[in-house]
Amino acid sequence: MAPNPKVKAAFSAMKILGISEDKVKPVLKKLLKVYDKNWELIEEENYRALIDAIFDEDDNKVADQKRKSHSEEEEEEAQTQELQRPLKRLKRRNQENQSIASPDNSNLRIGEAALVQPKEEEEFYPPQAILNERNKGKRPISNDLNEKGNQSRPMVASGRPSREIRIREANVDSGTVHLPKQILPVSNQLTVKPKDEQFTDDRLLDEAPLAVIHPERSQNETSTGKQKLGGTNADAPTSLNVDGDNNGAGLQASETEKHKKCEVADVPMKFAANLEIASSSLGEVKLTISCNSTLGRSEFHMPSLDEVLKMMEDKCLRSYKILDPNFSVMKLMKDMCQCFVELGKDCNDSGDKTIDMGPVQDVLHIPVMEDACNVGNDTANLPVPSVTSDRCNESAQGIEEAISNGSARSTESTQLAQSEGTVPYRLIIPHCQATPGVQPTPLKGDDITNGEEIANISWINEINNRVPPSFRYTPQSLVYEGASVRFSLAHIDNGSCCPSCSVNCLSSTVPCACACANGGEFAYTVRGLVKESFLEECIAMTREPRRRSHFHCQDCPLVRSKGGAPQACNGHLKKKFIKECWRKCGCNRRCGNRVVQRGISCSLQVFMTSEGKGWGLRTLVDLPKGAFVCEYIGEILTINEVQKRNMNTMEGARKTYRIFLDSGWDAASLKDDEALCLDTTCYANVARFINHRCNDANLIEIPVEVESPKHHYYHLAFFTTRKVQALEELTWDYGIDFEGEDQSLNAFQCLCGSKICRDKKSSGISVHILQSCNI
Ligand SMILES: C[S@@+](CC[C@H](N)C(=O)[O-])C[C@H]1O[C@@H](n2cnc3c(N)ncnc32)[C@H](O)[C@@H]1O
Repeated sequence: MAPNPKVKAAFSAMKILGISEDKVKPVLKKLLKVYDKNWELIEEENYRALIDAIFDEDDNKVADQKRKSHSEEEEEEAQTQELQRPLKRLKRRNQENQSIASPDNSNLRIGEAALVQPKEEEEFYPPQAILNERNKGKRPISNDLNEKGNQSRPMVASGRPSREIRIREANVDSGTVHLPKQILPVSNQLTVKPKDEQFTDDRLLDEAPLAVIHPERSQNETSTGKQKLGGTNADAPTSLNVDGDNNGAGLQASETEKHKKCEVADVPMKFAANLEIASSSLGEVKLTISCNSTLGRSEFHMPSLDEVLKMMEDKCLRSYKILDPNFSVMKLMKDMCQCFVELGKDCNDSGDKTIDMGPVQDVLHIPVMEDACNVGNDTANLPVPSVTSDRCNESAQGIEEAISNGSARSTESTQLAQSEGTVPYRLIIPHCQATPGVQPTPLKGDDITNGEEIANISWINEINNRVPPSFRYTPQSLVYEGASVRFSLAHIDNGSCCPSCSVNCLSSTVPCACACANGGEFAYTVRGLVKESFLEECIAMTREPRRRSHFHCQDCPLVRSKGGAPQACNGHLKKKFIKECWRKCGCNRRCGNRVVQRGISCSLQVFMTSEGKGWGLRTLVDLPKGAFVCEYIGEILTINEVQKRNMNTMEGARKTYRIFLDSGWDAASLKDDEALCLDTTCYANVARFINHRCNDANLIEIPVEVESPKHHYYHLAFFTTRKVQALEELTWDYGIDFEGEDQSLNAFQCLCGSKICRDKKSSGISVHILQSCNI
């Protein structure tokens, strides 16, 4: 019988990507079965489903092989199954009470318990969820970028491989293997028309999660939560049965002296673990999972929370097919507590509450501070609420004592956590509770990212009545017309990737090619922090004049664009690059050498500064030294485009924030389309709010190579230079020479407050630009 032409076409398309027929065949077979032979879905977006399924299969195989070769590990696996059941059960309960995700739920939001329906009997992917993903890709692509009518040319997405990037098409060019195209996330009207000539180029591969189910709150859940927490008898103890197996009868409510307003729903499970949710009328929520060790083996030892979380996350990624590399069980738990609090509030949104998550060991415990933090009705002159305010502290402490009854918390436990090498989290989140006599809260918003980031980033203004400036939030940089940002696996030679690695490069004893590119060892620790020595080197190269050195281009694109004489280059500060693993590497998406590409994972807030610097960015959690905070994201422009925009009077009148990507410029001549700049004026992420601080800023920007060994384009990532406490403003040194030639261009009167502030003038013209600020 003649081979099916569709099968043949699929084989050919995969062959172009270097995937053999043998590998394709079994996966295709399964896919046909799952899709009920609907070829349209398989062929769509140039066989995206097939490509993803093949990668997925590969990942599973590696994991399976590893598992099989270690029989001991199998046993541990069995134990984990036991540990995992309560969560599975919770999940099942969610799923029973809700319909499968609607196509509108396009963002992976862990806060919405983005668990994929497990198909334990079948290794393969749930077709419904894939369909949802597919449908997103089908949304119309338009050139509707224009917010104010001054940006009408098409752009394409660049850079960071992320969940939003879609594979579009595989193209063949002479001698080059082309990767499928990508398009922008389809959200918030920011849709992008692919430019043909740019899309004929190579594009990065997709890291999109194939399947995410966003459970909607079921009627049952919502009413249960509200009834219990927000009912008329506000002081009455509250409990919630979280078991899906009608074990409510087994609910044990405990009430002690200290526990006056707090009750625990202890839900015995049939298996080895119990799940408890405790809540009080004050809005505290505590989630406890306890395991029955008697069902375990006699040699049972208590694993560390980190170990359990890691194993659980691996399991979620593997078994539940959650493909978001940022997925974190801890976050899931926090979000669950958060949902509980939110479901329980039954008032107008009129109060900010401070919620202290405590150190990581106690992260599921959320005491809510009293209204003492929300004082005053004059929005032009509101005090900044602080977790260190006495009343707040007292309140938190009281609640803390009541709830945890002496469990490890507070400063000592935070210190303990730090000394033990765990990261303590103190999370301050808005909470609503109307209290008579307390005035409305400051201006605030839940999420400045419009759902574009995995975690919400709230904003708050307690100083005046300004709201944040209008700009389009984008979690990844956008390539503006003409900028040369093209990625191709064919351009990554074997010396620039580690194809023979597997799983996690950081656990290998022999440094791989990516480690070598970082100077023989990885830049990151296993905790995902930049290593002390690497970080100190980067800091010294930026801060210490004697350690600074510059590239002097023979033919500087900046000088060229201004029509200046060759040789007139002022020099570009040399920086150390971090090289992350990427698609051509053999490791998986959770490899420890992939940090920046996973995006923002800490809790941040945009706030109005009290010193007159305008908006700023702060952390809501304590951050250890070397932690990745965010990337500088914007439009990627050519220098020529920058010049054009500068000449445009309309543009000139706007505040413009630009940074040249010149850390990789060297003596070799750069073409015009390779001299690039990041412009955050119209499209940006939260980094656009980071203010400047002279010399001793708590962030440093480090260039990071992800997709391409060519350094004319790279990611610019911010890492902490020291431990940063919750609520501290995050700052970086723009590198402005306040006394020198930047004065006229970049000067604003510096209000950084640093003892070593470089701005010696007492008054300054406030020109809001960063352009020409060569970092
Ligand atoms: C990238 S933006 C930072 C966000 C900005 N504050 C806002 O409200 O959008 C840079 C601008 O912030 C202000 N700024 C940043 N750091 C400052 C500082 N140390 N002192 C005074 N103003 C500062 C200046 O107006 C500067 O042009």
